[in-house]
Amino acid sequence: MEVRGSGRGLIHLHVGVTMQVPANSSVKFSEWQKEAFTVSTANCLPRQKAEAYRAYIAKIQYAWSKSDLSDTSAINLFKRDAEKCSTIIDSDKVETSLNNYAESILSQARDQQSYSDKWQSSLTPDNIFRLKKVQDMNELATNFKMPLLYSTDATLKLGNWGNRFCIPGPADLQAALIKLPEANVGQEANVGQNTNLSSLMKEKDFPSWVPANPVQMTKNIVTAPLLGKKNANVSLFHADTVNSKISGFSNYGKRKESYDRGDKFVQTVYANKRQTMSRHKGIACTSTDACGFKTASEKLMVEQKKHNLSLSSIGSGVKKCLGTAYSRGLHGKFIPPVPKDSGEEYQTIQRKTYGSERSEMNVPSDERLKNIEPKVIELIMSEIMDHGPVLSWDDIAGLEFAKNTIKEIVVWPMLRPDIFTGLRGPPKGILLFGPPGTGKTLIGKCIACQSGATFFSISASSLTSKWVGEGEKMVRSLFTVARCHQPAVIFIDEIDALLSQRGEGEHESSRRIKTEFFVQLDGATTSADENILVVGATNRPQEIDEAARRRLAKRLYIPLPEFSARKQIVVSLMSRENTSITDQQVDDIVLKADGFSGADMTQLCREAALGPIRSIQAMDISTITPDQVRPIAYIDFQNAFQTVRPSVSPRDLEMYEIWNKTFGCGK
Ligand SMILES: Nc1ncnc2c1ncn2[C@@H]1O[C@H](COP(=O)(O)OP(=O)(O)OP(=O)(O)O)[C@@H](O)[C@H]1O
Repeated sequence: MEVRGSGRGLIHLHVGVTMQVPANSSVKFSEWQKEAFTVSTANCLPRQKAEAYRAYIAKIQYAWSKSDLSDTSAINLFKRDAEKCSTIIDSDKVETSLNNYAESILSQARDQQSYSDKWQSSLTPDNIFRLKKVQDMNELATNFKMPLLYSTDATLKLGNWGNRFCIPGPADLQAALIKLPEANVGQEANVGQNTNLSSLMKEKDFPSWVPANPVQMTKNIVTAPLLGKKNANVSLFHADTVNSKISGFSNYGKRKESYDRGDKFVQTVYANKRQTMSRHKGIACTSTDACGFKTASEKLMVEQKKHNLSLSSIGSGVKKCLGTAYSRGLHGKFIPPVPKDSGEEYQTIQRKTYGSERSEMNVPSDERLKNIEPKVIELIMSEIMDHGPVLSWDDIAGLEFAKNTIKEIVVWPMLRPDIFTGLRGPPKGILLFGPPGTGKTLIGKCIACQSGATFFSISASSLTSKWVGEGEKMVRSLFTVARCHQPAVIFIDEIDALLSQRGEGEHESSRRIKTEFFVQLDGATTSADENILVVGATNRPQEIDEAARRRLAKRLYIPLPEFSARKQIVVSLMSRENTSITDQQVDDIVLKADGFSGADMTQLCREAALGPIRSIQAMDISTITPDQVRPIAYIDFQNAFQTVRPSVSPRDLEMYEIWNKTFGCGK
C-alpha cells in the first residue's frame, strides 16, 4: 500500500482521510522500519513541523491498524515522533515551538489551524446551540428511535483532540467522530472525504471503538473537524446527542452481545489491539480526559481516591493506590499502607463512592463476572488495572540477563502460544527479587507492554491490611477479571507479605488469602487455555515459603545496576535537561555512584537538577525566565552526592547474593 504526497502537501489515504505531510513525500508502509523521518529545520516553522509529525504519526497508526507494522515497531516509531511533536507543541520557546498549541477544545471549533491566533470564528459554546441545524439535531436525538448512523456519516479525525495530541483511528470514533447527514455547522457543508463507516463496523473493529457505556460520555461538545480541507467545516454536537446516536444504533445491542459472548480468540485479539491502542495514546496523551474514555463512575472513583485516600497516582514510576507506596527494605518492619483502624473510614468512602452510584455502574457482561460485586470489578479496573504509558526493554537500564530470560520464557510464549506448547509452555509465576529500586516494577510493566497483555498491579500488603476480611475475595476477583482480559500479567509487589512462611502467629485471614492465591495460581497453571502470568516482586525473598517458591518457578535476581546501566540512567535523564556536563564528567559521576540503585541514580539526578535553581537568589525566582536558569553542571552532581547516598547496605546485598545462589535461576 502506498501513500503519495501531492504537490500541495496533502495526502489521501484510501479511507478518505486527508492529512498534511511535507510535499512530495512518498512512503511505502512496508518499508517503515527503514525509513527515517526528518523534518528540515532550516525553513520550517514550528507549526509546519508539528503538522508533519502529526501526519506522520497518523500514518504510523494507520499502518499499524493494517498490520503493516508490528506492535513493537509502531510503538517505537510512534513514541519517537509523538515525543518530538509534543516537544514542539508544549514547549514555550517561541522560536522553536508553539506553546499551547491547542488551548482548548474550542480552538478546534474556532479554527482548523488552531496554531493561529489570527483567525477567530464567531462560534462559541453559547451561540453554537442556537444554530438551527444543531437544534434540529438535538430534537432528532431526543425522539430518536431508529438508526441514524449511515455508512458514509463517520469521519476519521486526524490531529488534535482537546488540548492534547491523539492518534486517529476507529477508537477515536467513540469520542467525537460521528457525522450526521445535514448536520454541518459552517459554510462548507460538502464533505467528500468521509470514511466508510461500514468498514469500521465490521465485527473486528467493533470492540475497539464502541464505548463501554456510551450514554456516560461526559464531554460537552464533540467536534469532527476535517483536517487538510481548505474551508473545512466543523461539526459540533452536544455529547448527549452523539451518545444517543451511538447507543441508538440498531445493531448496537446485537453487536455488543456478539462481542461479549463471541469467539474467545476474537475477544482476546481485539482486547490486545485495544490495549495497545490505548497504550499508544498513553505516550502522547497526558490528559486522560482528552485521550481515554472513562465512565462517569470511573472518574468519580478516581476523584474520590485522590481526595480521600491521597495514595493514588497513575503514571510511570509511581505506584498506584493499591500498589506499594514505599519500600520496606530487607529488614524493615511491615507497615500497612492504610492502618487497620481506618477500615471504617475506608468503608465509608466505599459507600460514598459506590452506594448511590451503583445503578450507574457497568453491569458485568461476562458470565464469569456475574458472581463478583460490581464495585469490586470497578475497583480492579480503575485501580489495579494499569493504564500507564508504554515501556520498552530499552527503558530499563542494564539487567540484560533478566531481560533476556524473561523475553525467552515469558514474552515470546505469550505472543506465540501456538509454538510454545507442552514443555515449552511459559511458567505461570515468576519471582523478581533484589534490593529496592532496581527496576522490578519496571520489568513487570514491560512484560505486559511487550506481550500485549493487560497489566494488573497490586501490592500484597494492601491485600492483607487494607482489605481487612476482604483480601480473599479480592484475590479471587482479581484473577477472574484477569481471565476476562487475557493475556494478562498480574504484578504483585511485596509478595512476601502474601506468601511468607506459615507460622504459629500467622493470622487466620492471611492464611485464607494465601490459600486462595494458591488455588487461583494452580488453576491458572492447570488450565492450558489460560494466558495469565503472575509476577511477584520482593525485597525479602528469604521470607517466602517453599510452597510459594515451588509455584514461582522462575526466580530472577534483579541486582544493583552496574556501571553501564547507571550511566544509561544518567544519560537518559540528562538528555531531557539543559546540561553542560561532558562525557568524561558523566563517567566520573557514574563511577562515584557505585552501590547506587536505579532509584538512587534517579534521585541523584533530581537533586543535581535542583542545583541551578538553588544558585538563583530567592528574590529573583519570581521574575526569572526559564532560559535564564543555567544548565545543570558537574558541581551540581558533586553537591548532590553530599545528600544522596546508596539505599542498599552491603549486608543486604550479601543476603541477596546468597539467596540467589541457593534458590535463584541465574547463572
Ligand atoms: N534498571 C533501571 N533502569 C531505569 N530506571 C530504573 C531502573 N531501576 C530503577 N529505576 C528507577 O527507579 C524507579 C523505581 O524502580 P522500580 O519501582 O521498578 O523498582 P523496584 O525494584 O520495583 O523497587 P521496590 O522493590 O522498592 O518496589 C523507576 O521508576 C526508575 O525511575
